[in-house]
Amino acid sequence: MIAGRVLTGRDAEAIDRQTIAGGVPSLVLMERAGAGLVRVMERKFKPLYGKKALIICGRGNNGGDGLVIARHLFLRGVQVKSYLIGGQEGLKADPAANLDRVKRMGLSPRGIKEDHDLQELKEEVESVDFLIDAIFGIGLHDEVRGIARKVIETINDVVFKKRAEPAHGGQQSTRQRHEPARDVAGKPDPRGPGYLGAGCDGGDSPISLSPMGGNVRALPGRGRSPIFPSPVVISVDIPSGVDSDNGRILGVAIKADLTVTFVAPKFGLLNYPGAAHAGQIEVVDIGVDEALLERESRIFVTSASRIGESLVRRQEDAHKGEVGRILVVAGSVGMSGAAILSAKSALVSGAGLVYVAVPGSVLPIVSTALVEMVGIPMPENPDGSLAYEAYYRILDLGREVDALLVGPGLSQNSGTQRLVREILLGLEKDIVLDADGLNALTQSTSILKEAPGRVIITPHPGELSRLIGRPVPKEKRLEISRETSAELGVICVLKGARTLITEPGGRSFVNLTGNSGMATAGSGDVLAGIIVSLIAQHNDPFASAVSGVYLHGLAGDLAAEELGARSIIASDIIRYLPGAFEEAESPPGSDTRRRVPPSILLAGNTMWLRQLLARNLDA
Ligand SMILES: NC(=O)C1=CN([C@@H]2O[C@H](COP(=O)(O)OP(=O)(O)OC[C@H]3O[C@@H](n4cnc5c(N)ncnc54)[C@H](O)[C@@H]3O)[C@@H](O)[C@H]2O)[C@@H](O)CC1
Ligand SMILES: [K+]
Repeated sequence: MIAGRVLTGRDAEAIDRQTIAGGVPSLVLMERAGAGLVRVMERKFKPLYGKKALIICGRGNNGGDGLVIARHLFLRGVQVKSYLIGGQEGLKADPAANLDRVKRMGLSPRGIKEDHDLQELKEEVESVDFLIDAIFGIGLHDEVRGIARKVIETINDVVFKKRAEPAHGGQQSTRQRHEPARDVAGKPDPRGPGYLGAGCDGGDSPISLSPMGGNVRALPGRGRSPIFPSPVVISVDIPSGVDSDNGRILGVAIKADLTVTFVAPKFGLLNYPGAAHAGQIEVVDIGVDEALLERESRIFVTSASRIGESLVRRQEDAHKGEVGRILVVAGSVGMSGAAILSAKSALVSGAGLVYVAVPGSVLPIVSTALVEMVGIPMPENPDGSLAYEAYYRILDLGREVDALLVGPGLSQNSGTQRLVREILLGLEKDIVLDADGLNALTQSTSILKEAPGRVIITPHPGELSRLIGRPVPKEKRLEISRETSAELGVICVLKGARTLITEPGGRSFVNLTGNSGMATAGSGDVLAGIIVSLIAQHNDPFASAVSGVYLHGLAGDLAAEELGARSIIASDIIRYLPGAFEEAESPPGSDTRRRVPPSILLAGNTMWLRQLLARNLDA
């Protein structure tokens, strides 16, 4: 399975270095980057002529990109002003070369060195249409220091206040006060003044806004172009202050409406909290070799078309025993719902037969709620949890099925935990281990290494932290998932906003579907049910985990569209699963595939990256 690639900042640096070593001058890459960003602006906000742009440049190559942008915008009739943090002296070679070129065009940037320079900046920010953030790119990994920090704070503050003013856009630029934004045909925008990009975005349509869409607003209805409030804050490569490796906020970071990133999206743009600063993301190809990208990157984004392709079609003459048999080991008194939700989502995801092994006293509840499953009553402990004595029954049943799900609602009874460990050691099967299944291993993760079958763990950060005995902060999720997966030899599905799916020693996928409404009780049980169901039908646990996470998020997105994110409950996710499958399985461009979850788009020519990502992101 290949799909759109994602880079850490360090991967991107390595690619830049090798591209330059391979004979492409760094100045050429800088030129392509800056020119590419302006092409994106032209497509989204045309006509650019007569608009006002303010470009804030840092002292590294990101600032050099900003100077290239100044030149290209000027040539398109934009009124350009630029600032250079720290002044014009002592720049590195490439930004210095571009400084010379803008100066020859009469566009010399002003220096920002002291606090008193900030007042002028403030006034400028208030009156422009575009604010281009070229302060820091992928070269920043430490807390932002000095005047740069104050510049970022000033920009965020002025933009925030301006937008908080009445009639959105509040105090508009002179042009806007007299002239409403116009669409591509030159017609006044029906949304009135104060918005940019409205209706200008035909090439990108349909776009849906991902939750990372910061300040960008969408019109009601699916597939409409987003509209951008004024000034549009556009970040070059990554919002300054976000660590491109991991999405950490380095003290302070620009809040962008649009990030135009080069080569491939940086992981820091997709991972929270950085993701909340990115706005809409566009990728510009600057002509690096595809082989290089393949060599340097092991991170991908989930995408509808790949998911659709990887789902097995059912044969016309399928028999229920042939389309996936599953054993769910779940539930305890008071937690029967976990067993019901996971078994139901496994059935709705296409498994032919679902056996549910639950403590005997729980069975009546489970079988009343879900008549389609085959309930198996098991011996139980006095507290109503599954007793160790269930071991041989479960082993016998386990040998008959294609895959198992062990964990939802099992409780933390020590006998049940022993049962879980013995199941893992006793069956050479694909086993999805969730919730209390994971809690059973906190003192004995080595069992995962010894287990003869393939194990897929689906922890949320708290469960993973308990399992491995150390905290899992957001900025370390990728690193820790990779380590856990490699050390324990398991597929790790680390849940949360932008769930990560990692295979031992190999690829990681970042999932872009889903919304905050899915942080609701039982949502994880539903996910575990989908994944085990796909595994039973597929025999490819990694592809199943990736697809399962995508479909779960998509079902949640479909539910949120109709119910609102706040009101989603776990059973709604199951109700919207058929729609998610339908959308993933329908060919790109067909009516059923109306929704494009990630707002990552591509600019540039018909290059490999456009094809690759556009295909995979269906954008
Ligand atoms: N290397 C290349 O070949 C290319 C680089 N490009 C651009 O260059 C960017 C990377 O450039 P650089 O590696 O020069 O790095 P950046 O421009 O991202 O930032 C480095 C600069 O920031 C300052 N700085 C670093 N840490 C700081 C801190 N904690 N507080 C305050 N100031 C700090 C330093 O002055 C340093 O020169 C990319 O994001 C991209 O925009 C593009 O032009 C495409 C080609
Ligand atoms: K930037």
